[in-house]
Amino acid sequence: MEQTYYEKKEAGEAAVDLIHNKMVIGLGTGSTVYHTINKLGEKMKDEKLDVTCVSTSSNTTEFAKQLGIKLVALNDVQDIDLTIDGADEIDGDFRAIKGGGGALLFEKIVASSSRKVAIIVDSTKYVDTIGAYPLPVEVLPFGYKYVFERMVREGFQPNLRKMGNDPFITDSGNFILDINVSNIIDKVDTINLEKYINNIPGVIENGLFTNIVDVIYIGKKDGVEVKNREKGD
Ligand SMILES: O=C(CO)[C@H](O)[C@H](O)COP(=O)(O)O
Repeated sequence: MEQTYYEKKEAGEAAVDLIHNKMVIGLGTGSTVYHTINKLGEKMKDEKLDVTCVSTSSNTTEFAKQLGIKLVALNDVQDIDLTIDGADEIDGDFRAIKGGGGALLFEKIVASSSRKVAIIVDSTKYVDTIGAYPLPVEVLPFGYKYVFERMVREGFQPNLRKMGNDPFITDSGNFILDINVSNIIDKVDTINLEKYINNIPGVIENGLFTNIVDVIYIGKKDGVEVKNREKGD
């Protein structure tokens, strides 16, 4: 089994231990959460576990439905007990870059609605400082060129994400600009950067998750390391 696959599987499955009967669970998106969803499906059958889930993407919805997992719309729950999701990068300050799979908008809304957020990653994604991975920014197709040009002027070196020859379209019908924040991430307050980008007219959301993550599960070759955020951080 390839090392990264193995680490994703270990981390994704380990986080299922956080799920208990009657909980409302936010299900993230991607190849790591795939293992969480799969394991949850098994646990629901084996332990007659009764949980309700909120999905963050059409892909997750499709997979969860195949396993018979009960899904409801976010608007139909009071709040979410726990969300489990992957990330493209995360660091020791519990700052993450998400959206490599294009689901960052729903992921951030669901994570923000959750009492607890667990991020599951393989060991390559746990880094000293986030920023090497391009930051996904979801933009409205209307006037996206304005945002693009502004990003160019401000040195963010944007790339319009493509699917073949066409722009990649998110589940909300928007485009994604992948921008470079590697030069500035150490020089700015990332909470302010997250807000600054979202304040540009036409930007819907960006993949910086600066103040949301509570616990990180890191899959490693010799097991899973769990890092809990200190209260008050
Ligand atoms: O943010 C995401 C999707 O929008 C994913 O969580 C992120 O891209 C990690 O994906 P994977 O688990 O497949 O490596």
